[in-house]
Order: sequence, then C-alpha cells, then structure tokens
Amino acid sequence: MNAAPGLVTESGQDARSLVIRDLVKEYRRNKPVLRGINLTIAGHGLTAVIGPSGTGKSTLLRCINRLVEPTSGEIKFMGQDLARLRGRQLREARRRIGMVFQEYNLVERLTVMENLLSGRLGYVPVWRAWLRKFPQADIDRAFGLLDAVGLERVALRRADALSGGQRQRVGIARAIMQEPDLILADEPTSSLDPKTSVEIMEILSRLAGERDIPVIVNIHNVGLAKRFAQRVVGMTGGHVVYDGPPDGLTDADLKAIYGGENWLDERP
Ligand SMILES: Nc1ncnc2c1ncn2[C@@H]1O[C@H](COP(=O)(O)OP(=O)(O)OP(=O)(O)O)[C@@H](O)[C@H]1O
Repeated sequence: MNAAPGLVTESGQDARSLVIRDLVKEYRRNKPVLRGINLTIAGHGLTAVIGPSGTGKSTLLRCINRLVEPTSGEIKFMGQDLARLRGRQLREARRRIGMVFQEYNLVERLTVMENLLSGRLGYVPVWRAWLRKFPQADIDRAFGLLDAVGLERVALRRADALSGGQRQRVGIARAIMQEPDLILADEPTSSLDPKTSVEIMEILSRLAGERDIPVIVNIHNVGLAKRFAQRVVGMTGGHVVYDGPPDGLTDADLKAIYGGENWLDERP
C-alpha cells in the first residue's frame, strides 16, 4: 500500500480506487457464486451493493478482505493485488480495511472503549495489547470517535449492555480506529429498526466522507441505498447487472436485479 492519497492516475482512477477484474469465486468446484465480476470503485464516496439473497454480495466483500479466498481474478487496491497477497503483506493489507458486520462482531464482555482499542491491535506491540496498555494517543482518539458517534457516555459500559444501534456505532468507530483506507460494511442495518438504520448510514457516510475513503455497503434496503450512496451496484446470479448513480436506477433495473415485478406495485 504505497500510493499517496488524493493522487489521480492517468487512467482517471484515484489512489484509493478498487479495481476488480474477472473475479470468480467457487465454493464448490464448477459452481461459481461470483461469475466474473468487473468493477472499478472510486476511491471515495459510498457504493451500495444491492441484490437478492444468495447472489454473492457477502462473498464479494469477503473476497476483497480475503475472509474468503477468490478462485480467480484480480482485486487491485493501492498498488497491490489483494487476491494474491500472502503472509505479512496480507496481514498489513487487512489492517487497512475496516469491516463493519451485520451482527456487530463486538467482544461482548469487554467495554466499549476496549472494543474500540481492539481496532488498534494490528498497530500496537503484542505485550501492550496483552497488558491492555494502549498508548494515550489511541485512548484519546477512541474518546474522540465515541464522541463522533454519540457514545461518549457509554465508553466504560460492557458491549453486551448496549442496544443494537449502539453496538453498530461501536462497530463503525472500531473500524475507523484502524485508520482504514477502505471500509466494507456487510448488511450493517439489517438487524436495526428503520430510524436507527438511517442514523447508522448517516454516521457511516459522514465518517468515511470526513476521511475521504471509499465505503462499500451491502444493503437490502433499496431506499437507503438510493439515499446514501453516490453509486449503486446491482447484482444478480453472481453478475453485476447495474452499475451507476442511484437516480439512474429504474424499475426495469430493479426487475433485472430482483426478478419478477409484482413486488414493485404499490398497494391502493
Ligand atoms: N462458506 C460457504 N461455503 C459454501 N457456500 C457458501 C459459503 N458462503 C456462501 N455460500 C453460498 O454462496 C452463495 C452466495 O452467498 P452470499 O452470502 O455471498 O450471498 P448474499 O448475496 O450476500 O446473500 P444475503 O443477501 O442473503 O446475505 C449462496 O448460495 C450461499 O449459500
């Protein structure tokens, strides 16, 4: 990861663009889930990935951070092919990719502050992490982030005492603590009520916008995708069938993505 942020290359991509070429994933031989994905995602702004259940949205995100091994293809990011990294290079690349999960993935018995500081684990020496002796600068940053997500009052509360919306705020703050170059969010609002979902999307897009880093969000709620994303990618059957601005997404596109059409009809 050696390109300077903000640089625009001759091809028009900026330094944090993510370029995916011919990405294929087969969990079982000859049964591809991703069937040759080609995408260039700009190095800033929020991209929403929509599509029916089982179409491969989570698999796509997990190939990018290598929680899942791609079968073939390239995932170029900041001068490296993430699909081919091994060992230390892979660990370092992963450290720069913040992940936000549907089920939050917090350590329930630890405090909010400790969960946030765990976002720094890739950066502090093992002995410090073991003794939970984090640098004061990290603690100050964590308090700043808790303030930014409206959780300053619960810093010392255990994660298992929080509501779903509060947990997801911790999840986002923890991802930002990593100082990521990219954030991937897999269904971050699926377990939340509609109002809290909007608040979470606002926080995600605001914090990523302030840092000028790209965010890719898998989301089932098309309304939220259109409201918060600068770009929508529609997938179906392991292919990308829509790639464009939210206001370009027509009913015909939605039918191509989700199939059928009756579900689009409004009731009288
Ligand atoms: N670890 C795995 N092993 C085998 N098959 C898997 C694995 N993970 C996902 N799959 C299969 O890959 C396909 C795509 O799953 P994926 O979770 O990527 O879809 P999705 O679009 O994110 O769905 P949802 O919106 O329901 O989360 C599904 O058929 C799923 O059963």
